[in-house]
Amino acid sequence: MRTSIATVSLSGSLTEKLTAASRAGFDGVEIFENDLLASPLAPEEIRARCADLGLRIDLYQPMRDMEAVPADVFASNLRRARHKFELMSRLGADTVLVCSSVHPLAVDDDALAAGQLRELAGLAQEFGIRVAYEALAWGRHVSTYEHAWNIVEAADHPALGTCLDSFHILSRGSDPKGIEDIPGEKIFFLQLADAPLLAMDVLQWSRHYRCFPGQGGFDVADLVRRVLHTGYAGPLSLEVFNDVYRQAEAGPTAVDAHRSLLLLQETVGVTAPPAPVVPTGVAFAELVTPDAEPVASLLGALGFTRTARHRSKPVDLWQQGEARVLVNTGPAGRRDGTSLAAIGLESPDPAGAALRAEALLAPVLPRRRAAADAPLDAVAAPDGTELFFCATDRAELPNWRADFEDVAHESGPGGVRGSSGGVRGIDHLALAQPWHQFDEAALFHRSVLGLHAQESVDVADPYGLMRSRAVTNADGSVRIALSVGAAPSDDTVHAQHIALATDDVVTAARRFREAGGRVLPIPANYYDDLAARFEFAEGELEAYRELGILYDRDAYGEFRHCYTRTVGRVFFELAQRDGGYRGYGAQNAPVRLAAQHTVTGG
Ligand SMILES: O=C(O)c1ccc(O)c(O)c1
Ligand SMILES: [Mg+2]
Repeated sequence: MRTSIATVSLSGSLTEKLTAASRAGFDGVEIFENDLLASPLAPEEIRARCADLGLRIDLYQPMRDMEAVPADVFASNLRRARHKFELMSRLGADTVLVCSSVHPLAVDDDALAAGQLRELAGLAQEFGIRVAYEALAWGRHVSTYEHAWNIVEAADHPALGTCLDSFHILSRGSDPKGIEDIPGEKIFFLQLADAPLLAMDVLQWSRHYRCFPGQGGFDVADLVRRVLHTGYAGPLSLEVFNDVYRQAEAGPTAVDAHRSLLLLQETVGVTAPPAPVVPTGVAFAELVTPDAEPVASLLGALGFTRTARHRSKPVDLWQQGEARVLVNTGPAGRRDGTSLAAIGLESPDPAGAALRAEALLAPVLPRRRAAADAPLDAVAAPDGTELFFCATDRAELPNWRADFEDVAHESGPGGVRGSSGGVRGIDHLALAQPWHQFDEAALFHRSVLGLHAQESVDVADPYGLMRSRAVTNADGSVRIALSVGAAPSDDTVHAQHIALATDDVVTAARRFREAGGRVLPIPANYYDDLAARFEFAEGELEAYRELGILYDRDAYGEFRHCYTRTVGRVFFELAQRDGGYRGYGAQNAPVRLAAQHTVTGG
């Protein structure tokens, strides 16, 4: 289907918005009146620019307070409409949106509304223009799509139809089933937006919190299925008023937006892109650092062994159990300090995973970095993290491990694969997102990788608020915790971490300490609170208190975890997950964040 986006959904000048929409692959735009008024370009120039960019102007909007008004007001409305229709002719736009009146003099009189809309449509017809009448959820007398359609039906004019907007319909809790009773050819336009489920004034909700389909709590796909059932053949058009997207760069927002429509079309069954190839495990986490020493000593204390070195690059492989950490001292680390730059994901079909990623607009990275390297399929996540699709030790496929040469090392108890620090593998990876890319990141991991997104949780930080949302595969062997801070400058909120899975966090923490590691100290008040909330076995709480171990419990099981100090942007967590615990210790995160502020900020 054709895809379109309202210029109000993107940041910048009209020209920037149009360029971003075109680059992201949209077929058309809704020109929002304010964007045109503020543009130095003449309507003819905008028309030409759109044509050059391969964009159709699918809609001009909005026209307000048109109908159900006293005769003198309506007369001046018609005068205003004539001006706008002339403008639309210059633009080459053939459909105008009229949203239901909020005029203080508007009356609750459907016959009057229908009569005036018929007259307006008659005028529009002279210009070859169609009028699409939309019920605003906060319209003075018309606030539901059924009501707007009844008026359109009564007006009975070929140049008058209705515009459906998923936000207005779903925010009011209207049943979208009734959409199927509207003839498809009378649905002149379809605007799509999702929104988080919030209990607030619907106008404020609409103007500030709309998001792209799949990023909120509405069942937009169900609504679209019903609209398609009517035979509607117009574009799927995004109209998202959102405070974050107003500020964020238009280019990435437009890509995020288009990705949401690609996923939506797949969900409703009108397209069949390459299926997602869900990752089955974490092959490695790669740190880049200007100085390997602090990272090496931390990994050593955690019980990791440096087992191999990359054949052509300054990259070491550190291993313990199934946990593999690459330490890269190449150019990227010198630029950014120590950070988590890449994740290797075990993939049943790396090439298929890359095809899926490409179809969903993920930037595909070059397969081969150096002549001798194994050609690996990789893409960049919105925050720039490189995701490698790996087939570790599968003979028929390129193997990242083959780029590494074993180095002499002392194997701990159980050999290289043994876990001298009690670490079994990687429990999860936590990635701090840029403040404006949180919703985009969740949609990216869901649509590109086929991961499931859990509920978003809010976590108090001493100097702000952190939001966190995990994306996982079905068996929990891939867990990525995405977080975002409210304060863009907050370093603790921006830290990333690697959580290491252990079956016995008390022993692992003790070994770490004995090996010279320093656990993040946790205040005594926290343990007094734990004692009040839970009953522990003899000596258990004392061990947690001594070792800085935090405790949580959910309906499924228990979680015990502690943290290392931070190197650059990165720290480690030792995590013991028992009995099917599903969370990430969010309950403890405020205490952890405060403790990290204390350590870094004094
Ligand atoms: O918030 C508004 O005023 C507004 C305007 C036009 C629309 O299509 C809409 O859904 C909302
Ligand atoms: Mg709308």
